[in-house]
Amino acid sequence: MALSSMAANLYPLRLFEKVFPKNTTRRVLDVTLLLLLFSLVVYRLLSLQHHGYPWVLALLCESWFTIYWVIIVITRWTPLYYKTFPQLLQQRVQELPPVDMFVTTADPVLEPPIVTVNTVLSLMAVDYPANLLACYVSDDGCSPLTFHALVEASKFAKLWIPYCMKHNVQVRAPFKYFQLDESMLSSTETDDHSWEFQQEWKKMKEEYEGLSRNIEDAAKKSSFDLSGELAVFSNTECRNHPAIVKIINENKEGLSDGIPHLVYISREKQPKHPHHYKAGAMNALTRVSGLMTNAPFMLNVDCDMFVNDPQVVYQAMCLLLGAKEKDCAFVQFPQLYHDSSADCLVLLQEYICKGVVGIQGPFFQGTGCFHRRKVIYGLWPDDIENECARYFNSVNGKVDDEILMKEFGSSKEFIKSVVHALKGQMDIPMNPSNYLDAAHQVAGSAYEYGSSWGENVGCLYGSTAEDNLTGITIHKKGWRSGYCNPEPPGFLGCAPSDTIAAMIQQKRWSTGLLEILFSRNNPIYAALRANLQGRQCVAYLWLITWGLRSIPELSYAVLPAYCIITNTNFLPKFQEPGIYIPVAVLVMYSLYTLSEYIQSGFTVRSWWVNQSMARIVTMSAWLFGFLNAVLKLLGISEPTFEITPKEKFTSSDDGNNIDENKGKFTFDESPYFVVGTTILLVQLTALASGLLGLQQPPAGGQGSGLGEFFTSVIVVLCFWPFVEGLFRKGKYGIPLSTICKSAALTSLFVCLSKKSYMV
Ligand SMILES: O=c1ccn([C@@H]2O[C@H](COP(=O)(O)OP(=O)(O)O[C@H]3O[C@H](CO)[C@@H](O)[C@H](O)[C@H]3O)[C@@H](O)[C@H]2O)c(=O)[nH]1
Ligand SMILES: [Mn+2]
Repeated sequence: MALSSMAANLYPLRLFEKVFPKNTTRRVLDVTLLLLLFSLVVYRLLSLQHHGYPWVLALLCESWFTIYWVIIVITRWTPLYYKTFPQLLQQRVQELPPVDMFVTTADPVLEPPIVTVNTVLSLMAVDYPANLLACYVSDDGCSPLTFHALVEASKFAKLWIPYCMKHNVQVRAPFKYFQLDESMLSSTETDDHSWEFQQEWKKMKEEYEGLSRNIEDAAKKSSFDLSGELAVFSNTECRNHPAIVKIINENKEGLSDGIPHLVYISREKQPKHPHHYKAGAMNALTRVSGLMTNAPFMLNVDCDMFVNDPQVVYQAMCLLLGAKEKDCAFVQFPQLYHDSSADCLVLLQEYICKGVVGIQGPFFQGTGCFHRRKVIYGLWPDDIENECARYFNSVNGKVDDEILMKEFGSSKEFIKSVVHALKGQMDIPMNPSNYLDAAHQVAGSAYEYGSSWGENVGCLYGSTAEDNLTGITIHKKGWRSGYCNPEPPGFLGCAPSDTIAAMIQQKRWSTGLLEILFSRNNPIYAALRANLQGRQCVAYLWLITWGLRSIPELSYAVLPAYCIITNTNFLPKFQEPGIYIPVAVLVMYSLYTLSEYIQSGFTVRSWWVNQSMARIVTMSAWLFGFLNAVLKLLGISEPTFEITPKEKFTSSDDGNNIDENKGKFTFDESPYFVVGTTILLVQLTALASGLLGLQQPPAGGQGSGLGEFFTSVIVVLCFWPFVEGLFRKGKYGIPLSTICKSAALTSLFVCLSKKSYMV
């Protein structure tokens, strides 16, 4: 049956419900804060002639903050979430569609194979007919270790999946499941307290420990015996090797209670061909899966993001099948973390995401997302209505091979699968092994030349935030997207293991986002020339200008220090009524954000930690993201995708045993920490000179006062982890070289400030 007609039949059923939460208080608060910000700007403008440069700089920064707040208010004006009814789906849909599941991994050291293995196992064990599932793993590291780990995992899966089904296990990533202790398990996971269950549980646990040990031992070996199955890995380098496609498990009989297909892919790489990082890997996965199973829906997750709710596929299907195709190009699940040290991201999801969901739909976040294959193949909503006419010969209605090859590359078999996908025909998943030759061809490093891959088809190239770039081009065509945030969360990932990793990630994001701003896919252009909605454009602007925010925040943070050093002021005096405006903004903003944290069940401490972390990240990591994007713009250097290191977990990891160093700031010699340390030293120097009375008498107007002191102290408090870093040792301390560089920069700043003041 054609999928589109199936969806049409389903449409009247209530597989989901839209809920618009009541929002009046928030709107009132949002607007009040906005009015305060406006009055601050107006006050500055009116009193401009009585003040010096600091006043002008403050005006510029505050204007930026005001514009930014306007963007936030517009973005979250009409929040929305979806309620899904997966139980209905199971009852009412006779013919469920197949789903291809993708996992990307790229480096067996930064991304330990046991992490990938857990993700793969949790995917293969979801509650969904196994004959409709296929799991494809892309390994950009071309690592025999990863392959070996997957082969072992697939053996384990033959025990694990039946066990999960039998006992209705809730979390099917074994490492997480075995973190719960046995006594808790028998009461929470199943009502079955029986001796038999406990025996099975013990046996499973031993099996899993065996698997982890096996993988760990293999990782320790200095060289692999590259014979037999592993022979294809001999003479390969991770940047230079032919395509490797191996079918690790094949559900040949098509059993619905069997073990899903598991396919390993390491696409060809050659130094002379750009490989486009994750986007390139996703496109290779899309093509290979198109040949082998050609499911109309594709789920993709990062290697560290496991399935936390076995019902995820049903959850997503409620939106994918229950909504009109046009209204649901993809379904995004929130990106949440199981070791939730990254609270701020949760809130970000909460307030900005819900807002965007109510406009044109959530951003594509790169992981935890179900895509419609057709949409990834570059279709417009109109194409659905006119049955993809542009791909077919207008005279005889036959497939126009030439057009298709120009778009999708030259593999005949692949083109055949594309035609099926475009027509919405559901192929019954076949035997992947029949397509091995063609799969090697489409996983070749030169396959995409002369086609539209990366430009109009697949994940788009040209940004290290390929997910958002791809998402924009989908929304730009007029598609909407759906958001699914059930309880318990569908997926959980791991947050960057320490602040060094977090900085790398934040830098990459801010670079990638600015790359979009500076490209022909920027949202303003998309709103003017195509079908991106106005408010969605505003929401995208909020996102992609992260890197730009570093400049005003940095300027604003050094203002108090500058004013103290030069004995000038950027804030009104305490006896002037004007002081009430900035004080009100500060108090209201703090209380407002604090209340959001408390309402979401977080502590005051986590509010403070995240406020401070947000300031640090904006002024350091995002600054370098901005510089990277500028270097690209000037054609000096091309940004690269630096992989976030993932923490290795073992089954003995105990959820309750929190490492006392966890959450402590870590430092290394990277330049981000020079910026942070310099900001701190500048404030400390200013405060000291003020307290010791080393300031010059004010020239003419007013000198610095309580306002400047107070704000300088706030900056110090925000950079408190750096204060601690000055006194700590090892990776928790700021390296001496960093301190020296910062001290030099601080002296420079002080000299320049004094000089500028003399002029
Ligand atoms: O050349 C590469 C580089 C990365 N990856 C994979 O990409 C994923 C994401 O990489 P990671 O280092 O974990 O980046 P994160 O910052 O955690 O990822 C977020 O941000 C990325 C964009 O910057 C998105 O692609 C991700 O989906 C999103 O989770 C991982 O599975 C990697 O294995 C590749 O397959 N090939
Ligand atoms: Mn990640």
